[in-house]
Amino acid sequence: MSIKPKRCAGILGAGREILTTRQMRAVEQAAMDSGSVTGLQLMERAGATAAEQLLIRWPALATGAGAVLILCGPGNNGGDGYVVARHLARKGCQVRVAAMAPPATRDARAAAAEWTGPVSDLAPAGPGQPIALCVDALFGTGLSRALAPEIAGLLRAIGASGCPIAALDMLSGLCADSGRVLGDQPLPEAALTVTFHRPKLGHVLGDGGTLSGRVETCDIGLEPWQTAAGDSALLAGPAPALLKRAGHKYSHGHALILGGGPGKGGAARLAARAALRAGAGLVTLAVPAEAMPENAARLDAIMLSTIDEAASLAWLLRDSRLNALCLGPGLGLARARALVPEALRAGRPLVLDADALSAFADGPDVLFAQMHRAAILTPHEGEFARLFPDLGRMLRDGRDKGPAPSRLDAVRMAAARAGATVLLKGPDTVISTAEGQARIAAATGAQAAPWLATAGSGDVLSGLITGLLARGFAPLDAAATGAWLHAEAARRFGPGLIAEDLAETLPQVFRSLAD
Ligand SMILES: NC(=O)C1=CN([C@@H]2O[C@H](COP(=O)(O)OP(=O)(O)OC[C@H]3O[C@@H](n4cnc5c(N)ncnc54)[C@H](O)[C@@H]3O)[C@@H](O)[C@H]2O)[C@@H](O)CC1
Ligand SMILES: Nc1ncnc2c1ncn2[C@@H]1O[C@H](COP(=O)(O)OP(=O)(O)O)[C@@H](O)[C@H]1O
Ligand SMILES: [K+]
Repeated sequence: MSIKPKRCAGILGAGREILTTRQMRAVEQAAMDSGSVTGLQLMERAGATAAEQLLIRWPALATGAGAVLILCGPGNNGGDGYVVARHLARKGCQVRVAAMAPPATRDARAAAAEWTGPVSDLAPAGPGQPIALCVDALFGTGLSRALAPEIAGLLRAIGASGCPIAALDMLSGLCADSGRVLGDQPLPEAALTVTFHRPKLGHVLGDGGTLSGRVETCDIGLEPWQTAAGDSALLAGPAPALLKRAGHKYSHGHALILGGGPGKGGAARLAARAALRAGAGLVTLAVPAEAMPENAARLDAIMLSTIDEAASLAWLLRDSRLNALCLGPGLGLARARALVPEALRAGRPLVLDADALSAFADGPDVLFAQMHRAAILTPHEGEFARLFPDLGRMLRDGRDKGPAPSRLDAVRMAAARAGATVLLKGPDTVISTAEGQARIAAATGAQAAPWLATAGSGDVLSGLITGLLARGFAPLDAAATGAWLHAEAARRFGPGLIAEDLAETLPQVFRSLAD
């Protein structure tokens, strides 16, 4: 079968699906079972496209200026390494191959047999043998336990020498399903990870988000068999519905943000402004009477209303045009305990964040018993561990063997328990409905947005999601699109970002979507 030119496209590759190792194996197996392609042909495509990517990123290698050291493991990841070695050598690169063990699979043996150059034992490069690039082909999706200390030590020494590391499929030592480093040996950061067909969860979750470096997802001809993966988590991204179509302000919804007492209003104002910038037709901030003067002095387009107690919220909610609520930012714990049950009783789409979650940390089941499917909980890691202590522990412990439990596993279990959509914040924001439909908003690798780690940015996220709920987005779409918008605004604004800048950067993001 002829090998067609490969397409590689950043982390997104051909689609937004992000796969588990089991799904990836199912796709490969379906392809091989069809008789259209063999495992060895897939390995050839993977190695050839990876070699192309390496030369795109490090073109000087082809002049033979510096050596490429390829570390090969015993499995098919090592097999890919031998294919890369052959292709790079053919392009004029100085290639050295070091194997940690002989190839142990049929395909890896066949690929190794095609490499006619020498193969040395695994050992750090000695003095006088400068290495321009290290290709890590030790382990990929088959990693099942922690790296031996000497292997992790070798990778660290290579990283510390300043030599870039390019990982084939996964940086060795990372669990491809959770992105967690198995065991307790630190790993160096890869400059580039070349993966095949679709990104894996381990490229964006946990440590993998940082350690994978830039992720290039390359086509190896498996598209016809993608359906064998079944339902997948999707990477969050821009949604066509973000752009406003014709209509009056009420056709874009009316968001109600519940705020707290005097001197504590900043968080709710940030959320309210974000809801308005996200495109809600109207936004009302409802605060206790004593907080009215402070808020009136600081708001223009956002309307103000007084809500002192649950009864006044019930009264306000007689207006059915108030179609999305946000409770939590700056709300205060006592006010949250009083207002959250009333808000949930209304059955309308709503976001519960910050104080609305902490207020129920002692008895989360009481909260879950009142939940409905249009509710979204947006905890950060601390709030998550208070609401779901066992899942918090699961994420802290249990990374000795693969697949290690992931943030996605945890958020799926949390959403099922809560009976609502749950969004767990972080550079790798993970979102699941109660039924397990999942999205990941990755602000990692080439999509990193580290300036989001700033006070109040979580309040802005709550507001964005509420604004999208008001516009009629379904809870999962509102949460995923809101998280993407949040990170995209941060990426556009860049260094120096503070929470106030996020909503003000949204017009730029929307304009770029319209272009
Ligand atoms: N299956 C296929 O058709 C394709 C697979 N490809 C490559 O194959 C890789 C998966 O190959 P494999 O399933 O063979 O798995 P790996 O090559 O990732 O490694 C599996 C081997 O390593 C051993 N092992 C696991 N953890 C270890 C540890 N900590 N220390 C020592 N040994 C350990 C396992 O017992 C097994 O022998 C992918 O990541 C990808 O690079 C690509 O060639 C594309 C096609
Ligand atoms: N390093 C990071 N990279 C990307 N996003 C981040 C990072 N750190 C925090 N965030 C995002 O910033 C927001 C912080 O929210 P939160 O912890 O609730 O803060 P606050 O309570 O101060 O608003 C979340 O949306 C989180 O996903
Ligand atoms: K690897």
